Amino acid sequence: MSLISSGPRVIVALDFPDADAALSLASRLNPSQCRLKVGFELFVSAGPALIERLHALGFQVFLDLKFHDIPNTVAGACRAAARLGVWMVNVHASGGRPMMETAREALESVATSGQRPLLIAVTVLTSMDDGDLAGCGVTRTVAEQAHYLATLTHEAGLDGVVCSAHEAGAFRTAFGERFLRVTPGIRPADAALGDQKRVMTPGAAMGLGSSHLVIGRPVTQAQDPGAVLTAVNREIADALA
Ligand SMILES: O=c1ccn([C@@H]2O[C@H](COP(=O)(O)O)[C@@H](O)[C@H]2O)c(=O)[nH]1
Repeated sequence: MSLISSGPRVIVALDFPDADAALSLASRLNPSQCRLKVGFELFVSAGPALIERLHALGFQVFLDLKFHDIPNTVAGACRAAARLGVWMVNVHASGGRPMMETAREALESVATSGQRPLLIAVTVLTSMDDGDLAGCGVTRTVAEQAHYLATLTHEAGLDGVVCSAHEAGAFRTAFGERFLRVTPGIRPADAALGDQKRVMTPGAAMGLGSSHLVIGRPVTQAQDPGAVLTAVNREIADALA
């Protein structure tokens, strides 16, 4: 199965309250520019029907529901996601290696013609720094904890991780190019950080080792989302040249 190399590197986070708002933004974008990410707020509000409508517009969809539960429950959720035909789905690596292995096996069991959603795992949220981790009782630094969880993810046979761009280069070196580094916390130079703490510009992130960039508010709240995406894609092309 072809895992990564083709298709846009940018994944736009559709963090909207309902289907109408999400479809309005999607209609202003082009599937050649980006993939789309559907998270908790939108999926709880709009459900599987929205995924079908985004597919009908030609977009590949990352279903970002960050499953974190016992292995049997997560495996069932992954099978349900596969039935929606999404491009990518994710779990929390802190759910443990047995849970991640069970999730991977569940997806492999429903693969048709070798096709299944990519399965990646969240390491340390990009909204967290060392102090936030300590507040959760984790005594490792963000870099150490993210590396520990990425190692578990790799051992479990998943396709990659969600991490910040700050860790992406180390993970590419440790686990190889085919192990995806999907990085939120991406901010064009003049953009507001909001609640993100481990941030990087699109060009710097691709230069340092991200495989895909997740960008939400800098695109979705822009006057001209298409123009922002065009600029981001140009920055990515320059970084990869
Ligand atoms: O560590 C993580 C994991 C997921 N996210 C998600 O990415 C987008 C980022 O949106 P912005 O508006 O660009 O901040 C959002 O949907 C998060 O749920 C993350 O930010 N960090």
